[in-house]
Amino acid sequence: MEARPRPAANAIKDWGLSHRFAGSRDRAAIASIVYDALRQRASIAWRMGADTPRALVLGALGFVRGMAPDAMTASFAASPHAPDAPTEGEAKRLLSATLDGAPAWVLGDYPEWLDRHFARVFGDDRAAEGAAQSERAPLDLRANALKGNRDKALRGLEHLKAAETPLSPLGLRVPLLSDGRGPPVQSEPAFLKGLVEVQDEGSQIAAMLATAAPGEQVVDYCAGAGGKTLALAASMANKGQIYAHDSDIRRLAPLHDRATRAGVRNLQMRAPRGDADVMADMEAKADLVLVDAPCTGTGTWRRNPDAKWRMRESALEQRQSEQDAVLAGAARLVKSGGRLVYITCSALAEENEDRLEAFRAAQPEFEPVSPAQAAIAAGLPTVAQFANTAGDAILLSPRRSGTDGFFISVMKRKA
Ligand SMILES: C[S@@+](CC[C@H](N)C(=O)[O-])C[C@H]1O[C@@H](n2cnc3c(N)ncnc32)[C@H](O)[C@@H]1O
Repeated sequence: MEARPRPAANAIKDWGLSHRFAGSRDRAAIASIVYDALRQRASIAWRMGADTPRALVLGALGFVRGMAPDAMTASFAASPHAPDAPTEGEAKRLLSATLDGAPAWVLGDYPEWLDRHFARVFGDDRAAEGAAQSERAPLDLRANALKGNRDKALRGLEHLKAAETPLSPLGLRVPLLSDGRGPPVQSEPAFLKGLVEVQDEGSQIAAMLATAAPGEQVVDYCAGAGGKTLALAASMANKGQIYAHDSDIRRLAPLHDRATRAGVRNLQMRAPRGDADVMADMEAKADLVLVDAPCTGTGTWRRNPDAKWRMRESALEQRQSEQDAVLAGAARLVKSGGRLVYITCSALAEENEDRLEAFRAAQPEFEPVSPAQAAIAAGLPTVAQFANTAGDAILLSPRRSGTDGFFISVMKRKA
């Protein structure tokens, strides 16, 4: 990854292809160590006194997994392809190095340049917020109301020890396997029959706050593969119409099969066709427009730990102009009295509060719905506690809500 910047998944796949002695279980185990190392890269490097691949791997085994240097020596001796045993100096660091005196970005395991951005949102909590973002993510599912309910889904997944999630009344959480990976739920009958979808609890909450209701005209303006489309559709009980729109037709492709499996029958998909305005017919017609905006994804670092180290300041700037564009494009579809819900999976104020400030200055007919009101309307009263500092939106994070990071603002167009 250092030699040639690219997503971790690609680098790991390439490594597997060129190291055929490693079987599929070995490759999976190695991938899991790589992800653990990337999640806590800065704090491991601080304690190991080096940022080399070897230091990071030994540190991941020692600090993340609690493996003692002696155990490493014994384990490494058992294979001709293993690394050399920890040296005396490495063993000493593994046993006694601390994070004393480390700055917030090391304690929180995020790039140094982002420190001032996180300070703006989280203040003195930023190291703890970052540390929570550096843990492994749970595997969350959403029970699909079109095919059953959560109790039925829990029974179908009892053998995986699925349990209720704390916040979403539709959520199930499946324990990870010992190597940090989730069990293959996509092969489970409950999944194949459409009883459950894979969806982080934070994403479920974001969709629920939009309160899509049976009979409404709903637009999911940045639908992508449709994670939120399916959640919105389930709460509409196949009554009314939901439009899944995306500027990139390829992103929508998986939604065809997903919607069929989920039993969704009121969905239309819309992607650009030449210069045509494919949403023109919905102008000022939608009861609800959801904008799940393209963003830096800082809220999903538990799942994509390589992304945090690859993120560049220029990407943050580029996302902001995209966010302004999607908000403007989506807002014109909202009918008077209708709702506009702006969502990002990032905590950064540049992508959230700042974008809404600019939007509302240009379009004052949109008023924020308070987090308390939005949470009650969605039947999620406890979610109101996650209001942002300004008190006009909801901010979820692994530390605040035990979910992926999400920013959610519900707005209403004046009647
Ligand atoms: C955060 S992702 C959507 C994830 C999806 N809603 C889900 O829950 O699975 C953002 C999406 O916005 C799309 N996008 C970017 N610019 C857009 C634009 N101008 N109009 C519509 N969609 C856009 C991207 O192609 C991407 O699929």
